Amino acid sequence: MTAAALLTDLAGLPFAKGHGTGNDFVLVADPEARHELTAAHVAALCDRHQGIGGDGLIRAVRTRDVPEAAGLAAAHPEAEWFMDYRNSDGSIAEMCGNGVRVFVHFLLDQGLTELNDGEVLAVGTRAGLKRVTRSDNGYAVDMGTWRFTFPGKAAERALDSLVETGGIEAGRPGLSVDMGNPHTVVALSDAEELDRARLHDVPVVEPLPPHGTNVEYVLPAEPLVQEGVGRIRIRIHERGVGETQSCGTGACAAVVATRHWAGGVPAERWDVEVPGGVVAVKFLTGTEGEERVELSGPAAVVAHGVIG
Ligand SMILES: N[C@@H](CCC[C@H](N)C(=O)O)C(=O)O
Repeated sequence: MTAAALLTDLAGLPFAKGHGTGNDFVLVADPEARHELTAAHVAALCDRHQGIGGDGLIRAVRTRDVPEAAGLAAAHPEAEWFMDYRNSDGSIAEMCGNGVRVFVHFLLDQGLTELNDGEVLAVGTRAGLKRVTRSDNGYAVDMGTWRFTFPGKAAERALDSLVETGGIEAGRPGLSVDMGNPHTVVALSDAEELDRARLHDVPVVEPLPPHGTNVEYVLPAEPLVQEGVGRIRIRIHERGVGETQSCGTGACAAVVATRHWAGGVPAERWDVEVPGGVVAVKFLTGTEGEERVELSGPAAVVAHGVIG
């Protein structure tokens, strides 16, 4: 089926377009769970030349209507809405950090929920429950805990994979971090080298995490921490997408890896510069004493339309 035929199939479907620091999404409200979109439909909608264009598609559906989220719906009845996130190639990803903020902003835009200052909105995702609040820079999301993908190797050597990307001479060592979705982080020390990376090409990562990976190249600031704020700049290749202007889970993974390489860093907050803006990352302590990651940043809805 051609992109045109796929879009004709969806004629009459209302959508919005939004982004978080340039990570852009087609947004579809589906309160009655009537629009189960195929991978081909998602790819056609996200096509930047023949569709609406986006790094991914987010469908807002009630958690109780998502069969794979039955456990979450039972355990957390407060999570009325579920973020059904797909990459631009139609593949399903477990989690999208920028997407959660844009999702909440879209729910508010559509009048599907309310979120006053100081209140918490529970959102269902394939990586479990996420709690969202308003913050000075937009919205803050409790992203939960992180883990090393290859724990033994990471603890031993602080590096576990070899990553090859066009524009960067020779393979570079990387560290794989799971934020609910998979990431492999590579440190660079030269801004020109970071600018040269051809991140539309799929990087070759060996060993590859079991479900593929997103790759972040990180340039730490010098000094790394200034007045209690850690600073890094990153560029990203997203699994199922290509190079993006921002990646929220990628920003969290990049901070986790940078802090690990630096041997622990006393920063109250990390500012992560991405091509499309700045997001902030903090480490919090949960009720069981576990370390949790908070991601915050802006979210925008820029247009509304109807397919066809
Ligand atoms: N842009 C997102 C991540 C989206 C999913 C990713 N492409 C994957 O396949 O894991 C973010 O802001 O976290």
